[in-house]
Amino acid sequence: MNSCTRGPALSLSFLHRQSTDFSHPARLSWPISEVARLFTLAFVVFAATLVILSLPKENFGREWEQAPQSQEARLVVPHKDEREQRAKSGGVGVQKSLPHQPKPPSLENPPEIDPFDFPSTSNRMLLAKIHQHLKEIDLDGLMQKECRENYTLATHWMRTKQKYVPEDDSWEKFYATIGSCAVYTDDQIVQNLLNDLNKLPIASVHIMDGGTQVKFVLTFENDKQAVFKPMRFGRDYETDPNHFYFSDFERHQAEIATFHLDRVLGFRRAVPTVGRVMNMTSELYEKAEKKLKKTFFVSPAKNFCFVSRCDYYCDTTHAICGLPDLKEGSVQVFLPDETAVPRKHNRSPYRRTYSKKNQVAEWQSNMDYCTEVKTKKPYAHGRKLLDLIDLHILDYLIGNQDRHHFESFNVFETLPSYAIHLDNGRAFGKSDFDDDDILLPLRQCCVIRPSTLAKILGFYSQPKSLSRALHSSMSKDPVHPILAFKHYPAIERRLGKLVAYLLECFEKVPASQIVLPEFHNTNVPGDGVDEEEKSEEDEKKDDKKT
Ligand SMILES: Nc1ncnc2c1ncn2[C@@H]1O[C@H](COP(=O)(O)OP(=O)(O)OP(=O)(O)O)[C@@H](O)[C@H]1O
Ligand SMILES: [Mn+2]
Repeated sequence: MNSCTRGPALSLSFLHRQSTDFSHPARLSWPISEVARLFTLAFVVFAATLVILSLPKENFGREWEQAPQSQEARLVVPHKDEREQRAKSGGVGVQKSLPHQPKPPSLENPPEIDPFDFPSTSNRMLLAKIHQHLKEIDLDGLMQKECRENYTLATHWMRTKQKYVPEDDSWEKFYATIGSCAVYTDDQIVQNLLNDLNKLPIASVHIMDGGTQVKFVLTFENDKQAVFKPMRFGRDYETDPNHFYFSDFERHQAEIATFHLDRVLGFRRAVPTVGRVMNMTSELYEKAEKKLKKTFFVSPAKNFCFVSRCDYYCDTTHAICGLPDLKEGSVQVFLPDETAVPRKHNRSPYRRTYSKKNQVAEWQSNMDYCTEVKTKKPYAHGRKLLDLIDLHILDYLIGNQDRHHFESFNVFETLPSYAIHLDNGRAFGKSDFDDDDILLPLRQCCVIRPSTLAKILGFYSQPKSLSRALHSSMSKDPVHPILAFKHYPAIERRLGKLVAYLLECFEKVPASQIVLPEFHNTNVPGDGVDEEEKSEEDEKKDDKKT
């Protein structure tokens, strides 16, 4: 009632004041009419700003529709049962919320189902055709030539610098045995390290700088460190189809599972990672640095939660909560300090656009793209092109679309450095989607390392399938089951497609030019082990996610 009467009264008095002002001499009335004009102008500017602000959204919609799209766009079409559900609810449909954060699955009773209850995808004909192409190829002989010089960091430093590397705990033993061709070779050393990462008391917890999503640096009582990525969702969680690969939530279980799959495939270039159930109070809150501690709170459901600080999803609506006081996560050993063991950060030539508006990078539309890559200095000679193919084979199997960079140790001077399979947190997000673009490096370059080919064909021909080998490796992790079982048929299905793509190469190119222990482009002089150097500025520009 009051507001109704006050509203018109105010506007009337405004008009009245204006008209009264006009009757005054110009000298007196001018400033007030100017105020009115300014007010009108401000109103027009404000209205225009509102209109302009609303424009980009519409443009974005239009651009998205008109822009060339990746095959993934098709994924957003709703499933049949979803369409039926929508029809039932008057066409509106259910707005799905983020799923609740579950208890650590390892604390529940294991499911009584057979994880391998799905049909085999192995195709004998396909396999026979590939073996036919490989008749003249001495796979074992070629494998011997893959790693020219194979030694550990400790041996290398002793030999070249008379420098002694301590081996007093499992971290130091792991660092000392970092190899010139693989991150690790000794399974016992890795197992001891994983046990320690899972059990050793934690001395302090810090927010980790770098990267986009929440992660902590754990410092143990022996002063050694690890990267902790907390669990957000249950094992079943599937990536929101409206999220881009660069805005997808990270999954701690993807880090653990990829470490195992990398090892099962014989790469041994992923960083040892284990699951651990942490006590929110005694292991995280009480050990947290001040700026992290400040972000802890008790939720209305009486669970202890934290927000932390990072670029993506570090806010109250995306808080990470215990149930009530336990939080599972992945614990990954910290690579040795870069001042002692420097690393190179290489930008991938097969990097996606990281743009909301353009989803198709050059390599996704130009099938001759690899011809260009093969002439680039770092890829023209040596192991780097084969490393890139290995990495994409791994990424295809795990469904990781987020491989923008790869790092390599820059410590074995004259020896070529290999790509470390680091940062796999966005894998295993879509169990019913195979992004065949991830395999474009293999399909375009048609080269593969003999040991990788042997592993792939071995698993494809069974008797022990890839998913069974992965399952038994992951069963040793304290927080197993690591993956929802729906990912097992997905891995087998992708393996089948991978073998089919390999056959396409064998039907185009002689096997002797495909299966290579090292790649050498005879049209490019030299066999330098130079790495692609990028200025800091280029890196920053490239990394900008729009
Ligand atoms: N185990 C580790 N040891 C040492 N450094 C690490 C380790 N894991 C990650 N880093 C460093 O931190 C950086 C960010 O980590 P990571 O890539 O996992 O985070 P992210 O949030 O996924 O980042 P982005 O969104 O940029 O991919 C890495 O590029 C790497 O340099
Ligand atoms: Mn990442």
